[in-house]
Amino acid sequence: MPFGVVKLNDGTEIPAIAFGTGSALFRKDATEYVEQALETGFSHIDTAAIYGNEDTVAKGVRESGLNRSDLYITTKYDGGDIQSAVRTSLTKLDLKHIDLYLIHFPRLVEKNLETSWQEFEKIKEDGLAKSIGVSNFNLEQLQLLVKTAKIVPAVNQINFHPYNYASHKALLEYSAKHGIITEAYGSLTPITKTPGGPVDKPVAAAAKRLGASPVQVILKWVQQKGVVIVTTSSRKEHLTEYLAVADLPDLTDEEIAAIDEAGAKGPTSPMQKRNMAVKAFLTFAFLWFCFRVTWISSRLAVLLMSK
Ligand SMILES: NC(=O)c1ccc[n+]([C@@H]2O[C@H](COP(=O)([O-])OP(=O)(O)OC[C@H]3O[C@@H](n4cnc5c(N)ncnc54)[C@H](O)[C@@H]3O)[C@@H](O)[C@H]2O)c1
Ligand SMILES: OCCc1c[nH]c2ccccc12
Repeated sequence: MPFGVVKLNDGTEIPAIAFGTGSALFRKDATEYVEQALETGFSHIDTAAIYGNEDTVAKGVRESGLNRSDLYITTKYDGGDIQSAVRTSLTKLDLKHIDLYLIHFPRLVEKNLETSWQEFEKIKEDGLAKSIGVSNFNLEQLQLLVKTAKIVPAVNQINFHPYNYASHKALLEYSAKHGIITEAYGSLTPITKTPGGPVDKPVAAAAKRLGASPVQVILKWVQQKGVVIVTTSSRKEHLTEYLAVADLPDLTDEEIAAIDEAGAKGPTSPMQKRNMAVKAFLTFAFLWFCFRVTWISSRLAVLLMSK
């Protein structure tokens, strides 16, 4: 089963999973990785002007042989004159239109948020981008933008995973109320950056029930939050693993609640991990000491009794 699409507030549809070119592919030739992602079944590519690879993203797309209508390309504004920036991205991407154009960071527009967004609205009205949105906007920044926007952003792309879900709840609720779809990068943080935390246990339990991997359970959790996944890998087997999430049965309400609850506790810090290791060592040493004392006493008792 292919990954589905999510409807945006402007009537267009966005593929529910994207292949990102911003991490290991930053300022690198993305050609073969984009081609591999498209070959494996991704149809949505996420890039940005600052990633310095829009031209090789285009090369990968060309070499895939896919039709433009079967592809969804997101790129991001990273500063400078907005109309020039979108045209530069279109040239590098070798496209007539971008599917989704995002403001990469709020700081890029905070001095003139209202007029910057008007420039984005013009980009959509001129057909240079089908959809427009933002990235890394917090609740306050999004509220400020929506207050004066003629076109409500279609998307907010944020760092989103079980360990920051609780702190993002108000932002997610506000976004849902305004039909703003959340996109998640960094979803695999509990596995890649902060393993060994409270989320591991409920994720492993769900993975066991489903015969899935922990990576797949976390991506399923993201999907069931109604959030579009932006992930990446240079390895084909990872890409296949990500896409197979579409075939997994849903996590139960209880499994989701258990991940939410564990996530709200936050990841285990290196200091907490060290303390846990010291505690485990001391417990082991104490038990070993007790065992030796008991053993020596029993040997002595046997010796004394045999005399
Ligand atoms: N808008 C933004 O500010 C912003 C910021 C960061 C990333 N992004 C976008 O999101 C994309 C994905 O970002 P991400 O790297 O945070 O995604 P992610 O959290 O999904 O992590 C992907 C990484 O997980 C690794 N991985 C997969 N399976 C693994 C396993 N079993 N064990 C260990 N590691 C495993 C992959 O090799 C890959 O490096 C980027 O390429 C970029 O396009 C956007
Ligand atoms: O999308 C943000 C991710 C990212 C990867 N490399 C960068 C360099 C500068 C700014 C952002 C990024």
